[in-house]
Amino acid sequence: MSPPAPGVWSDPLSGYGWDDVWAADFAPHADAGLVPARIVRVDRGRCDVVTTSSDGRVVPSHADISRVRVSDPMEWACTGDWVALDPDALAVTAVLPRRTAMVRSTSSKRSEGQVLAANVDHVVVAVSLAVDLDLGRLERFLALAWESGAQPLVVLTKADLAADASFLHADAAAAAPGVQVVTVSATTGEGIDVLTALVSGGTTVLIGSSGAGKSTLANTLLGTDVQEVNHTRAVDGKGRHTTVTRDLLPLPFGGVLIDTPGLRGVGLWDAESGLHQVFAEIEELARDCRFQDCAHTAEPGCAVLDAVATGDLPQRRLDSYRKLLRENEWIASRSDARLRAERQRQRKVIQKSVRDSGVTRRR
Ligand SMILES: Nc1nc2c(ncn2[C@@H]2O[C@H](COP(=O)(O)OP(=O)(O)OP(=O)(O)O)[C@@H](O)[C@H]2O)c(=O)[nH]1
Ligand SMILES: [Zn+2]
Repeated sequence: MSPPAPGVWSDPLSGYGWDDVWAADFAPHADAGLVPARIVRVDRGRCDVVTTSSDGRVVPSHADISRVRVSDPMEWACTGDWVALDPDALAVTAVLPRRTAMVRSTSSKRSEGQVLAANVDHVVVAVSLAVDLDLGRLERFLALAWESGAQPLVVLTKADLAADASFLHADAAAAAPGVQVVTVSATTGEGIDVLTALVSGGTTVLIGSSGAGKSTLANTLLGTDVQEVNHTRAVDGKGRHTTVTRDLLPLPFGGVLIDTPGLRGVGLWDAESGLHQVFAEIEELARDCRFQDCAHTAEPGCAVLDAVATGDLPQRRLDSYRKLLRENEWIASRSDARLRAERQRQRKVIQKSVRDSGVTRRR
């Protein structure tokens, strides 16, 4: 990172996304003698953070997060969170309210949400042009991206391997209303400048199918310099710190890239409002249906079916919309069922303890 121009005030953490709004949120913590830090990685009760040293440099640190441990996994501190750090105790004492959150369902027995990355501005959905375009899968990734609260961005990769990139671009754009679609090639450098400009300044995550070219994109965006910086940061004032993580790294042109394991191919998790955004044009059409609760299957006066009949709305879009809504409902009902089962289990425990105490009394 280049130093700020003389005379121009710049917070050292601005390269990590710190801004005046965060500073305002942080004010009470600053008054309490705490310093701001951003979580780079969480690992079993501790986290790697970036923070500022007393002489105003950005430094890595390792902090305890047990004080901010809560029962709801959605509230657990995660990569991308801005936190208040007690610099003497090296402990996180508060997590600033998140602007956005990428959530996935946990793979544990209990179906719950878990935040994988917080305070993300751009979600790049990487799609390879070297294989057949799977628009349904793109729509699923987009639902997840919208659901986070961040702005999705579709990046069509490996343009050098596609004969008809412009047709594919049009197909992808039709499946992504309100989303910019950029065609890139890491091999030829095509589109990289456009992508760089779009993600500069904010926090970006990359998602997409395996082999879509995410690692290659990450390397291209980060440049070798930054990765070397990351390797040399292995020593900090507190001793040798051997973990070299790529989880959250500053981009050379401003902004931050979060590349957390497990985040890249996340499944749908209760993304109903995200789905409404992915299929915004269908929602728009539905306002003109005669019946407010129109299911767009065979109802008279259905504006959605009319649009399919005239060719304005591809049948594939409607089918995909229905399929993803059904899938989402299933996930939602499954999580409710798990919650119900959990409550029932707790009730049984309570009933048993009541019974047991009753037995004790009768003795
Ligand atoms: N020709 C060409 N190949 C590319 C391009 N970008 C990536 N690749 C190749 O595509 C393959 C997959 O790329 P990765 O970057 O590993 O894909 P990924 O999305 O990170 O894959 P996962 O780690 O499995 O999630 C690699 O062999 C890359 O070299 C490109 O622009 N052009
Ligand atoms: Zn309808």
